[in-house]
Amino acid sequence: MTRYLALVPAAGSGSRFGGPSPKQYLQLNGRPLMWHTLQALSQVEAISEVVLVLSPGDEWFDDFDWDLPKLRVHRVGGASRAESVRNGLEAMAAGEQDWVLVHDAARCCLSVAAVERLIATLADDQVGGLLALPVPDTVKRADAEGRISATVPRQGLWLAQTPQMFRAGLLARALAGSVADEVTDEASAIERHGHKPRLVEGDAQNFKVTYPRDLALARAILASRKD
Ligand SMILES: Nc1ccn([C@@H]2O[C@H](COP(=O)(O)OP(=O)(O)OP(=O)(O)O)[C@@H](O)[C@H]2O)c(=O)n1
Ligand SMILES: C[C@](O)(CO)[C@H](O)COP(=O)(O)O
Repeated sequence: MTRYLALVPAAGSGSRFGGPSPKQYLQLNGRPLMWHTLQALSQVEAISEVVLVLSPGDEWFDDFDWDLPKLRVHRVGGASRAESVRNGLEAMAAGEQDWVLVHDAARCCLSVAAVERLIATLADDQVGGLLALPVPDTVKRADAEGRISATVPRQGLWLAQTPQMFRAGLLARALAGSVADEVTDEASAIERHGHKPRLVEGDAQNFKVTYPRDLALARAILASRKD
């Protein structure tokens, strides 16, 4: 039977966020930030395992109570996100046809409904795809002096989110040939492998906590979802 497995790369250092510990361990509404991420994925009925990829030198994970029965932990993170995902895929020993949903630990406001929409839309897809948002604003290209060199037509432009959902076999082959710096998400590795991933409408609340200014919004969104 085809399985749905979540793979969460969490081996980043959060250099843009800064601070003494990586952003995924910041306290957010009483839990570490990435607990909310892992909890949302765990609540998706179709997902049988939530595989977390930590850095081999992670000093923080064991300080918290995670209490998530679907969680499996591998300390095999690499120097880039692509490497962490590649190592995680190897460690989780998924079957060729299993669906793998790769999701950033730092996207902690993921909703169960968005993941279910992704799974339902891609159920019969040959390639797989990702959550993404059509660009809502006017888009400018800047020159080296910070002046506008062009207004870029926004038609057809989307912002990539996660989860990004692909068959384990195809994803492993695509990542094996990828150059870490040029592959910032799984979809770009699949594109380089000659396929066209499907874009599935995501959710503005599913943003990536990248800078300290993002924290207040994440806090408010999570608080609004409490019973
Ligand atoms: N070597 C890396 C780099 C990133 N990630 C993970 O990939 C996700 C998306 O990356 P990003 O938000 O950019 O996180 P960081 O790399 O930690 O942040 P920064 O780029 O600011 O250093 C995060 O959950 C991060 O932990 C990872 O597993 N391994
Ligand atoms: C995968 C991703 O979240 C898609 O938007 C993103 O590319 C990863 O983070 P980074 O900021 O590009 O490192």
